[in-house]
Parts: sequence; structure tokens; C-alpha cells
Amino acid sequence: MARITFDDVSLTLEGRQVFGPASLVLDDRRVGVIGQNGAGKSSFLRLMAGLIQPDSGRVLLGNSDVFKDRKAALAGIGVIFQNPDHQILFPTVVEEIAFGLTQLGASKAAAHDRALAVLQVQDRADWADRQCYTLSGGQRHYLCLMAVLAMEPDVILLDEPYAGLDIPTSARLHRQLDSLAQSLVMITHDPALLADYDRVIWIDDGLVKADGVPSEILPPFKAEMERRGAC
Ligand SMILES: Nc1ncnc2c1ncn2[C@@H]1O[C@H](COP(=O)(O)OP(=O)(O)OP(=O)(O)O)[C@@H](O)[C@H]1O
Repeated sequence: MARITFDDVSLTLEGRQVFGPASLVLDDRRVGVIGQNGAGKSSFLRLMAGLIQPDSGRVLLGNSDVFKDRKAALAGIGVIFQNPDHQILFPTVVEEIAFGLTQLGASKAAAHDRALAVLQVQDRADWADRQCYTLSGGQRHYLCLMAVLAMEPDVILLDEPYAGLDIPTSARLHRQLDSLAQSLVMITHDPALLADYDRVIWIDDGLVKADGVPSEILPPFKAEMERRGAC
């Protein structure tokens, strides 16, 4: 199982500490991240993916610093953002999937072939030459998932992957994610999705407020959210 270490990590944005200081080790197969809007969950995920530099401390995937060693981070960690439109860069589906593979060092031809193979396995071979903008929001989400799966990372980070998806699409995506061998770290506002996770981390005001198994963390979280909602 992949191991991500936060070693006394802090992040300040525009003069405000939005995350940390926090030290923790993530080596569980299914980790949920919960917290209110603005609590720092996305910042936590971005730090984990090496997309932003902490002001202090470091984040390691195995022994590699994810911010400094981008190659190791790209190979080991896949990210699916809340809004697929922030992620999709290329006109066609096959190009979008192939891009990540070229980033990992594959030749253009090999990446193209591998992207076609992934589409085939996912029963979406007919999407290869489709223009990404002609896909629906749910289909674009699915494309992002396929692009990440093609890269075979050890860990997949998901920022509210079901936001904006209809019930059948989210159920399908949920089944897909559930069946993956990789470690997942998922931010969600829906605690029910985390009931059978191995671990839940509650982020509050940039700090780890609670960290444990779902049965320990979710009931007090729900009670606290209801209490804050009632104020
Ligand atoms: N680029 C930025 N510059 C300044 N402040 C930022 C920036 N990005 C985020 N923040 C602030 O950092 C804090 C944490 O934001 P973050 O997006 O990590 O929260 P979140 O828990 O993911 O929220 P949500 O549930 O609303 O997505 C917020 O107060 C936000 O305003």
C-alpha cells in the first residue's frame, strides 16, 4: 500500500494559515476527508499531490518529496478534481488520456495505443475521437477517471467526485472506484459514502480535528454539523 507522510506541514495563502501544522501518515486503502466549506480539505489534497508547496514541512510519497520530485508524484499519485473542466486540456478523448502517459515518458505512439486500449477495456472505444466538449459533465468526469487509471498510480485523490452527477452516473462511478485496487483518498460532503472506509480525517479550520475509523469520526462530525447549522 502506498504511504504518504505529512511531516509538520503548514500552508499559508495570502497571509492566512489555511492548513496545518499537521503530521500524519496515510497508508490505508480507503481514506475519507470531511469538513465544512473552506476548512482546508482541497488544500490538504493539493499538498498531497505536490501541486502546491508547503510553507514549512514536507509531504512524501514513500521517500520522495511530492513537490520537489514531480516525476515520482505524477507516476504515483492521480488526482480527479471536482470540476473536470479544470482538468481536461486536449480536444479529443484519446489525446486527453494519452497526454498523462507522455508525461510519464511514453512515446506519442505508445501513449496513443495505450489510451485506445484503456478506452477498449472501459467499453468506451467509440469515444476515442470524440471532442471532449461534446461529452456531458458526468462523461467528462468519467474521462478524467480513465485518464488517471491509464497512468496506473498507486494512489488516487478525489475531490468530491460525485458533485453534480446524476444518481445512475454517480452509482456507476462509485462502483468503479470501489473496485479499484489502488489506495483512494476522497473528499466528500456526504458522510454516508465513507461508512465502509478504513479511515476518516476531519479537517476543521485547517487542522486535523479528528482522525480514526468511520464509526468513531462520523457520528460526532454529523452532530457537530447539525449543531453549527442550528446556530
Ligand atoms: N488561492 C487561494 N488564495 C487564498 N486563499 C485561498 C486560496 N485557495 C483557498 N484559499 C482559502 O483557503 C481556505 C481553505 O480552502 P479549501 O479550498 O482548501 O477548503 P475546502 O475545505 O476544500 O472547502 P470546500 O468544501 O468549500 O471545497 C479557504 O478559507 C479559502 O478561502
